[in-house]
Amino acid sequence: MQETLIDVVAAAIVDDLDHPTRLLAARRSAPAALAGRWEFPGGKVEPGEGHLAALHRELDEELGVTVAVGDELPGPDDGGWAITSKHRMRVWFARLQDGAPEPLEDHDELRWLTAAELDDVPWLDGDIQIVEALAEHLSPR
Ligand SMILES: Nc1nc2c([nH]c(=O)n2[C@H]2C[C@H](O)[C@@H](COP(=O)(O)OP(=O)(O)OP(=O)(O)O)O2)c(=O)[nH]1
Repeated sequence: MQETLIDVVAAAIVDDLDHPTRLLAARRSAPAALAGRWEFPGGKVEPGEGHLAALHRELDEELGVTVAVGDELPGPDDGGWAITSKHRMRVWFARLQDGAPEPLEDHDELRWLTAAELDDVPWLDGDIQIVEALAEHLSPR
């Protein structure tokens, strides 16, 4: 029997929505099994919550920022990305609107990566396919 997948939302925060050249990656600090791996800031959608409302809430909690949300980066799994056997993640481009991002919760380091630097960090396994798709959207500087 197929169990329902848990909905996760995340942001590909870029320096510019029209001409992105850098992506903000976040290093997880917890849980232990995921600590040290890099990901897109975001998290689980709460019951009754809209996807974009969840995205704004997670970015406020995790990074202390508000963002302007751009296009979605559609994936092959019902429009999202099967990041684990239990989670499906939807990803939107976003740019910072208010606040300077800090690793307030769940992360211990943030890094802006150019297209050439995307492979410099150990992404979570499920994110590798997303990073590959994203690389095509980042322009060389
Ligand atoms: N946020 C996020 N989670 C990801 C990514 N890639 C990936 O495999 N995951 C996994 C890790 C977790 O198993 C799950 C999302 O959980 P989370 O821990 O970020 O969600 P949350 O902030 O709502 O966490 P919690 O307080 O409910 O534990 O998806 C990613 O790029 N961003």
